[in-house]
Amino acid sequence: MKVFRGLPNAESRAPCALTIGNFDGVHRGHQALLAQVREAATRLNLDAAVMTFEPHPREFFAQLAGTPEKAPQRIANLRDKLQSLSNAGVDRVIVEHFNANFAALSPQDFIEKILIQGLHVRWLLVGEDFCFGSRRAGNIQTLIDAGKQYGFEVHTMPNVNNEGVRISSSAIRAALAKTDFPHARQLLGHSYAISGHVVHGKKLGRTIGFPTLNMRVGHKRPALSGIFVVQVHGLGDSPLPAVASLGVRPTVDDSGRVLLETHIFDYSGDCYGKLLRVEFLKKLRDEEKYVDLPTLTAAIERDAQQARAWFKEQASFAVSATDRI
Ligand SMILES: Cc1cc2nc3c(=O)[nH]c(=O)nc-3n(C[C@H](O)[C@H](O)[C@H](O)COP(=O)(O)O)c2cc1C
Ligand SMILES: Nc1ncnc2c1ncn2[C@@H]1O[C@H](COP(=O)(O)OP(=O)(O)OP(=O)(O)O)[C@@H](O)[C@H]1O
Repeated sequence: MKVFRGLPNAESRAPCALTIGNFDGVHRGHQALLAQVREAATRLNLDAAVMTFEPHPREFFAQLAGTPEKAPQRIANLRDKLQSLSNAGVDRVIVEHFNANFAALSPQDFIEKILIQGLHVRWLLVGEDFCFGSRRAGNIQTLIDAGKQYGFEVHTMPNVNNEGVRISSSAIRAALAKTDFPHARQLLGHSYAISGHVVHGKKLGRTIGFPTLNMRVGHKRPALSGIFVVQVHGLGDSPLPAVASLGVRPTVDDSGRVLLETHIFDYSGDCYGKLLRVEFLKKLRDEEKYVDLPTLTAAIERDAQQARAWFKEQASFAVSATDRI
């Protein structure tokens, strides 16, 4: 899969079957839509292409209004989004920088400059509620009219529902806010996880008996925060049980930068630079600002005990379920 920051250069503008959206989380609704794009691209001998935005448009408008706290919380970082799009068979992703110039494009300019000249669209699939262009003035009918004029097909995607409710990134954010991981999993089609490269931290963890592998989250408002039971994928054949903190670490850091820190039980390998995936299983508590390191260490000890107990309980459930077979 090729990834373009902004419109592709002239020689990379192969005609495409396209869809457009934020694709935060690449949930089951997105996956169904992407499968149709893939199918049309193969049938019509086109590239399967996705145009997505960074930052999220609502994040841009929240910043502009001076209310960054109103930006949507992010389910996935860009790496995870691109990985999911690649898994769905997408050939090309255009990551469009959503800024004031882009937001000001009229529907007509969006069609001519982006869809026609920039992307050579031949087949387009969008959701039934799709609006675009300055003040969201363009809609499906605008696209259908433009398709007749410029020669591209326009299709709409019927809603994909879960138990009668449309699956959406917002619904997943709400499930994660309640740390309802089973519901998030149902909507996503897979369990909730964050992946990233392991980076160097303050190296304080090892001095308090809890070495952690640190990953940058890549955005300021993750859909989750707190202390969690997790398992880590990417260090061998099976996932490793662990406990993790996702947040700003108010006791030891005042930069406001969000980090995912994971302590893997009974593990002492070197993980720096590795690409790992941390899967969230259960929330233990919110992050706290402790008065000193010994108090923080005592809290982490309690977290680790609870997480170990949780894994033990799951294992005994699994054994008793096997006994019943
Ligand atoms: C299970 C767990 C719980 C944690 N809870 C908190 C917390 O409530 N407040 C906080 O400021 N930091 C918390 N942390 C983060 C620690 O401050 C951090 O891991 C420690 O300072 C080591 O940082 P380092 O990896 O950069 O050396 C937690 C870390 C873990 C692994
Ligand atoms: N459940 C769904 N069924 C069908 N199409 C969907 C579904 N959810 C999203 N889409 C379509 O996928 C494309 C990308 O969606 P996008 O990520 O922008 O919205 P979303 O998932 O509804 O998120 P949000 O809740 O943040 O609005 C859009 O064309 C959208 O209409």
